[in-house]
Amino acid sequence: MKRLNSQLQQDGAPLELILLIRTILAACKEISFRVSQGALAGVLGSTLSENVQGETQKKLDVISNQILKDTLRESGYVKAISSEEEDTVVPCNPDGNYLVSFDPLDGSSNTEINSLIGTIFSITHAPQWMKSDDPSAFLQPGTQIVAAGYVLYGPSTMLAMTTGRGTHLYTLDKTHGGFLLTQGNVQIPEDTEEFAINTSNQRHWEEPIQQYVKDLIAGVEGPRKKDYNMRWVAAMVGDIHRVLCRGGIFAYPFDKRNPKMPGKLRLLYEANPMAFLIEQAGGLADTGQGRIMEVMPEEIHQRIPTLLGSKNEVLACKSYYK
Ligand SMILES: O=P(O)(O)OC[C@H]1O[C@](O)(COP(=O)(O)O)[C@@H](O)[C@@H]1O
Ligand SMILES: [Mg+2]
Ligand SMILES: [Mg+2]
Repeated sequence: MKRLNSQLQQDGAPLELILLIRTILAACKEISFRVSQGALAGVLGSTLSENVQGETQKKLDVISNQILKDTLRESGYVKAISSEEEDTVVPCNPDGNYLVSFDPLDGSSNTEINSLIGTIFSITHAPQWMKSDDPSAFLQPGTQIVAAGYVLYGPSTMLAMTTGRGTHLYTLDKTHGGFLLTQGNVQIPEDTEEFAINTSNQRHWEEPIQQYVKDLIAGVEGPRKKDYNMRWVAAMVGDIHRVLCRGGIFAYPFDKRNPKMPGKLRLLYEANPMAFLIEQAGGLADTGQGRIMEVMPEEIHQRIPTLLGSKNEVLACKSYYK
């Protein structure tokens, strides 16, 4: 089986980028080990603190963030990082050539139930003019991302990665510690009968998504003329992994409750890296109003509505917004 390095070289990734990706994955292997120890290591449950977004931090959120932060700061490749668990950007090496944004532990409410969780990351070039503590350099649209991926801590630890030459899936071989290519050039089926959305928020949605979901649930008797099934992992990494493996649509739409929070997911370290992976696998990633990867971020923790997945299903959903 092909090793990660060979695939990255074949995809034309420059050496320094390969070394940075390997650095991130070294941290993820450590997180994978910590996560797998669970209750044995006393790492489950919440801390007494909240992150800048007002969410209670789980112990594993803090541990995973610290592992990634320390590893990236020591690497020398990175000028600064932005993380879900950091209030603002964290300066690293002033001469580093890259910026990394990450969600150190996605779906962390799943930690206590031993269910799917993961790490999401994206990498862009660091502009020469940038001071290493300057958040404005992170405000680049997703089209500027040079590499993105997630590591899923499930029954197997898996990596989904793209450097813009297709999306590839790797599995961590724990017998020797390397990520091996287990599915190259993933292609998401264009059509699907599966959707993922948190319907408990339905009364807060806007009219177009209300109508779209109503029509899905109407099944063969409704305007879509087929029966749909529903899945919800409550961890974006789990839901997107399923979409990459067998198609589907994953939506976290605009929510009328709080106009300052247009959707739950964060653009820089959740929506954009997943959008890149989905597009590189032949799917679509949209807000309902346009392509996610073309949105110009206004702040590092910005939230955004998301519709991701099988091409024809995302187009069908989008048509309700017209
Ligand atoms: O089930 P809910 O509460 O609607 O939210 C689920 C969503 O929230 C998230 O867990 C947010 O991620 P974090 O755990 O990193 O905060 C997504 O992964 C997931 O899609
Ligand atoms: Mg998350
Ligand atoms: Mg998180």
